[in-house]
Amino acid sequence: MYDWLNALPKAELHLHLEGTLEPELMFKLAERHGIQLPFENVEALRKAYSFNNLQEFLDLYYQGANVLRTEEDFYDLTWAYLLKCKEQNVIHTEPFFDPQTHTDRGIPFEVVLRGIQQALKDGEQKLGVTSGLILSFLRHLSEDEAQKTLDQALPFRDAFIAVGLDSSEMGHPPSKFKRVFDRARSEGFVAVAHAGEEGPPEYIWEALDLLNVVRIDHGVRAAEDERLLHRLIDQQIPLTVCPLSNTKLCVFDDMSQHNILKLLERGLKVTVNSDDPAYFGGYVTENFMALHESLGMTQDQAKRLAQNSLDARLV
Ligand SMILES: Nc1ncnc2[nH]cnc12
Ligand SMILES: [Zn+2]
Repeated sequence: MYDWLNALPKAELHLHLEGTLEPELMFKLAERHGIQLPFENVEALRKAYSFNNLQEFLDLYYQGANVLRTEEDFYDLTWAYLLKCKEQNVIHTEPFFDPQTHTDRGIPFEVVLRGIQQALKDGEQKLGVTSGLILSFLRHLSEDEAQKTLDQALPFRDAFIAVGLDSSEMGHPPSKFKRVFDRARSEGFVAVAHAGEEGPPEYIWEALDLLNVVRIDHGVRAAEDERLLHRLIDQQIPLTVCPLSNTKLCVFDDMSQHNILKLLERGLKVTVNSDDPAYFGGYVTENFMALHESLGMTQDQAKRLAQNSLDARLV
């Protein structure tokens, strides 16, 4: 089944480039820049990847991103991910990056962007993997800081297909960013947002009604609100679901509890994605495989999930 799932043509629509930083590359970049990591070796770092919630993961993820300093680093990070896409027949990807994670450390916006953009361009030309980059705002920071990030992005408008919203969900509802999303949309950006990962269904309503998003990232807590489910089904709003992420961050206690196949069978446009594969134990094929092993996902269901990902592309 693994080889069959791996060969299935698919798109990845929920992937944080910073979350593809494998421990081996983290150590290599640390050495490149003379940075001392607070872990003895790759094994010790991997052992630390045990989380009780989203925030525990984010603390380690932001710490890890500290080794990303130069255009070459961002190129190497992105290229390694694109090689995985090629290996797993991900023919199209729409990755996020978090500019504020880097600009707040003094790394210029254009250094980050140039490295990523060059790798994405090479990915299309040399690997045949097409892509569209999504600029994501950090929701634990202020609206004002998101506005400044949008200002920095505008001179590079054509580099992006959309804006997104990620980081600590609880206490940072989509409504906090209504004005910056209004401005982004007036500049021609499409919008997506993380909602209903740890946060309540109300955050999904806000993402739809206040931010006017065209896709919901995660969205699994929509299952708690029947009226919301009808809305998502009627409008065929795609949900970019991340099964391994949801179990690693204890959104579900166990993969056998995951609701993705129930949502699929109810008619929601759900897709399978890896979120932060270096931290959660697998890329897209491993996510599909976990659904097969723990939920008995059939080949027919896998085909429909993969087709949903191709249909839900923004470009
Ligand atoms: N799963 C996730 N939820 C929110 N923000 C993130 N940033 C990286 N991964 C994330
Ligand atoms: Zn995410």
